[in-house]
Amino acid sequence: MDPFMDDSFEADPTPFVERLPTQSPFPPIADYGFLSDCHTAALVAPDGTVEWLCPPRFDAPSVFAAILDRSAGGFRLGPSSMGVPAGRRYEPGTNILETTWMTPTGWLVVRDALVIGHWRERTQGAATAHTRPPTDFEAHHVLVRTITCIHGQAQIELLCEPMWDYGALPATWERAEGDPMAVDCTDGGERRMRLISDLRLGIEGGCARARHRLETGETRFCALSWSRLLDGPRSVLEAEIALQTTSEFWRGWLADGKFPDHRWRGHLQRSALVLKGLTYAPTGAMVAAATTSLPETPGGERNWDYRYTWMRDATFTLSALNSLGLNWEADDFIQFVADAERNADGSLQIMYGIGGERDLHEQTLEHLSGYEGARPVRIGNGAHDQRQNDVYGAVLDSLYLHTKEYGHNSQRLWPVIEDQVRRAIETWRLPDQGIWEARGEPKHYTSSKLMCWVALDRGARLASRRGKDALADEWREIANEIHAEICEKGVDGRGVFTQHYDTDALDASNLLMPLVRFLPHDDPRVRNTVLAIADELTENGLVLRYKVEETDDGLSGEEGTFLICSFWLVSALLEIGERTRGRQLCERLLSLSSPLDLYAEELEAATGRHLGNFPQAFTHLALINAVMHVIRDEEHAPVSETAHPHDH
Ligand SMILES: OC[C@H]1O[C@H](O[C@H]2O[C@H](CO)[C@@H](O)[C@H](O)[C@H]2O)[C@H](O)[C@@H](O)[C@@H]1O
Repeated sequence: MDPFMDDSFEADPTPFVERLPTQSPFPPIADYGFLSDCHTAALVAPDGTVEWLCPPRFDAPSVFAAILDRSAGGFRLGPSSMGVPAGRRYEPGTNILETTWMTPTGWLVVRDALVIGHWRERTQGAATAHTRPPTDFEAHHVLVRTITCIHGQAQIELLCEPMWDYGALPATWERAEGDPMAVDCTDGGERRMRLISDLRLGIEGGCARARHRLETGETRFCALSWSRLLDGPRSVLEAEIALQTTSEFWRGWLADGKFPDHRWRGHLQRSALVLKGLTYAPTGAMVAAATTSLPETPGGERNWDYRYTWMRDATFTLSALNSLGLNWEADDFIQFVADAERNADGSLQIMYGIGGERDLHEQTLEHLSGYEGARPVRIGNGAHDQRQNDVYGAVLDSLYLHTKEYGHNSQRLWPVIEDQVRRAIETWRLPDQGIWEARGEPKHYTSSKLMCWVALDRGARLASRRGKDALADEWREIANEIHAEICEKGVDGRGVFTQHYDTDALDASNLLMPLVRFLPHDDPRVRNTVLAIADELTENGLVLRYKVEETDDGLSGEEGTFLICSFWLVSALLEIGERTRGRQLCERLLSLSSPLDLYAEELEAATGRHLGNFPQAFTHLALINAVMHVIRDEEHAPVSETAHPHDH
């Protein structure tokens, strides 16, 4: 029987709207909306359920994790007995989500945000201690939701069912003392959140619940607070002011950027808002994605925790934001790098916790089913103590870019620079796990050597800027040596750069060759490599990192096409003069975005289905670079002048 035609259905409260038996109970990854307060993030399913939230910071244990297991907690606000909204969008220029509902009796609009308000000294607890100077705005550690009936009338429901510690521990609710508008949720110990609402809240076991018939023009609100004072708005007016201030924060931030007047500006702005939303304001760190263990293969084992700061991901992010004129994040992250505790040999770890933590040991959460059964669900990340020699180049490139653009030549950073260059010198000849963090035997990955060349090249430029000419010459000489070895050992018989020195297999990380200016864009080896990847390392025109059957990555199963690689291909095609092909690929990739213009890490090439953690910084930063490549190319020679498919 169709549950929506069944009169008895309304009387049977369920925490989440049921889907038909043939459908997955999980929404498609691409259907989630992303909220952020630059401390933590939330994912909201189309039916209005918050299915992912880790307060107070990105890497904390979740209280809502229905995205990883249908019984691991969620928080729904929406019409009763209806699961599919009429439309969803972000309020332009913000990370505030607006969902519109057309029920049989009336129209509703729900607004959701993690509130960013004016700085308030009294609510900042130790858990959010700032090492970066606070700005005028700060997370208020509260999720605010409003619901308005704009036409007719409709029955609405609120169902808040947290589960502490990634779904392991049911919540206990109790009335907040002396406060008829609030109920408190505890873990039976110290942890506590408060739900405040002008709806009449009832407690049903682990679930706080409310129902109400909303009339035309009427708005109600609810707020879930985990701030130190457990405070939040107390009225619709206060809730709307909180949303207004949040909107001012996002719009003010975006207004500092320089966005071309172009039909793809919306994609650039959404990507910038995602990247900003993945930054952790107190320290300047950035997470690679908001989630853990959304699968890279349906039902597979390639499930990782991305709620940490990879040097590589973060430094690539900075250059993407920089190309849009957004620079504060680079300043903050560079100070995070300077603060980061280095290994005994002076090297930076390849990744850190967002508070600078070094030990990110990996565990599996056996009690969770995983998204559509994809197990294990992991927290922590075993790659944290791997040797990945590209990291020196990634860091040096972004320090060089920052110094070049802003003339900063910070005394504080010079020891970091020297140490990273020295480590690149000491390790560039050694095999490593590579940019893709392969879990097989270490190899002489070509792209790792390439990034060591970047470390020495940028190091030499930085030394020169400091007047250290002898050191610059010494580093330049080693850069030349690395360059020569790559050109000798990293190229196959047909003049294509290979994955590592002992194979002819292709690897998409070699698309970085033209992007980091290793060789001129018209060098035949660069051209051959870009075209070989475009023709041979693609599925339906979208790029794989590598072929799993040719690569010892220590894992089983397939993986989808990697979106960062597909966007890199756009940039690389434009670099080698394949203008039409690059532009068409970019257009196609943009058409594959989620309904809210977000991207996961991978796409299943046959279906366009998004896979992997979500939203993913790698994809959004590469989108910015690719789109900017296309726009600059169009400015340089208008599209109408491009007569042939291959314009080189
Ligand atoms: O392929 C196996 C590895 O997959 C993850 O790494 C990927 O994500 C990182 C964060 O975005 C990125 O820096 C890296 O280049 C990607 O390959 C996972 O984090 C690893 O633990 C895993 O070995």
